[in-house]
Amino acid sequence: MSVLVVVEPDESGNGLSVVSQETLTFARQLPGEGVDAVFVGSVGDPDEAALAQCREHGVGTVHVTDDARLERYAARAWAQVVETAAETGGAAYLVAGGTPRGNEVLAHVAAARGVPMPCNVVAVVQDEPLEVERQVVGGAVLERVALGGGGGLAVASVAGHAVAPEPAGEPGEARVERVEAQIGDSDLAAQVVRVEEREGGDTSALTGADVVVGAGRGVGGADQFADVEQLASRLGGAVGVSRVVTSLGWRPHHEQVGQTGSRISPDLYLACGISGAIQHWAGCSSSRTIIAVNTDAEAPMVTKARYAVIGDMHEIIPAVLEELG
Ligand SMILES: Cc1cc2nc3c(=O)[nH]c(=O)nc-3n(C[C@H](O)[C@H](O)[C@H](O)COP(=O)(O)OP(=O)(O)OC[C@H]3O[C@@H](n4cnc5c(N)ncnc54)[C@H](O)[C@@H]3O)c2cc1C
Repeated sequence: MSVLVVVEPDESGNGLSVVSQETLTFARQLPGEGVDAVFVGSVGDPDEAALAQCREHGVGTVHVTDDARLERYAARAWAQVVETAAETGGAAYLVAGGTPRGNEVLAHVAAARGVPMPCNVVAVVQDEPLEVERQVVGGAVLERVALGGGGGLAVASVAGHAVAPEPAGEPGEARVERVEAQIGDSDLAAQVVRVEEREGGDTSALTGADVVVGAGRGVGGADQFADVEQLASRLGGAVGVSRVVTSLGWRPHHEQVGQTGSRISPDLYLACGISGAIQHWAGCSSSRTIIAVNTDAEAPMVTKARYAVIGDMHEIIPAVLEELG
């Protein structure tokens, strides 16, 4: 019995998405005789970069579809492909990245099989019986749940940035196998019909940054970001902001961190003048180290951060810049 992972191509069209690589890394912690993948979001053979990544991640079989109708997103039809791959490959576990699409496709499979589906899993905490930890309440609470054990297929999605992608100790063969799924018209009733370019900026600089300098209402105004930008640039990082800052029109939405913004997981998050509301925390809690800069020693961001500096950010940031030279 294997672990089947739903993988998607990267937006660039080359290789697997980062979330897919994270999910493959997570999947290797689950019990089973190896990891297989089912490739959705692309029709026909995966590109060479994607296959190389599958091999690196120890994937035995890569299930693909040749059905051209599945090029565009259709949750139920994609779920049919995933379910058929799970059946033919004899999967005991089925996991996907906890993206909107990953969760929707898995929910269709779980509903069809009549099994529960924990979302946003972050870690395996116990092997026998298998228990996993998952994020709830926007990441503010961790909940421990049993996974599998009922004899059927166990289904779960993995929270983004919960696991850093790492190659397997032993590479896999990544043999390509065709999935013959029965797709009816009703499976294609809800399908993406048109894709438009995003307006108003790119979030990749923020989500991929190793260092993020965050700024909240405490920055004081739209014209007060010079020191924040200077520090971000000096540290080779990006600027991230709270929702108050975007709502006030001080900065564009693509810089927002949080539940309704981007999720970040940099090595360092320097959160300046940000109170650390639960919705903001949902987007930054997986940062490796958080340093809060705040005038209020009781602010949630200060009490949750690994380190905190209590004071005016417009005095502290220039002092840090001076120290860095
Ligand atoms: C459905 C929903 C979704 C949401 N999604 C998001 C989201 O995605 N992201 C998000 O950020 N928020 C989100 N929010 C809003 C969230 O609840 C908070 O209102 C918001 O995060 C607060 O922003 P802030 O920390 O910048 O402002 P405030 O809460 O006003 O905090 C400002 C902080 O700056 C400090 N400060 C003031 N002056 C200085 C100074 N000179 N130097 C240093 N510190 C100073 C203060 O002590 C305070 O801690 C959401 C809310 C809802 C209801």
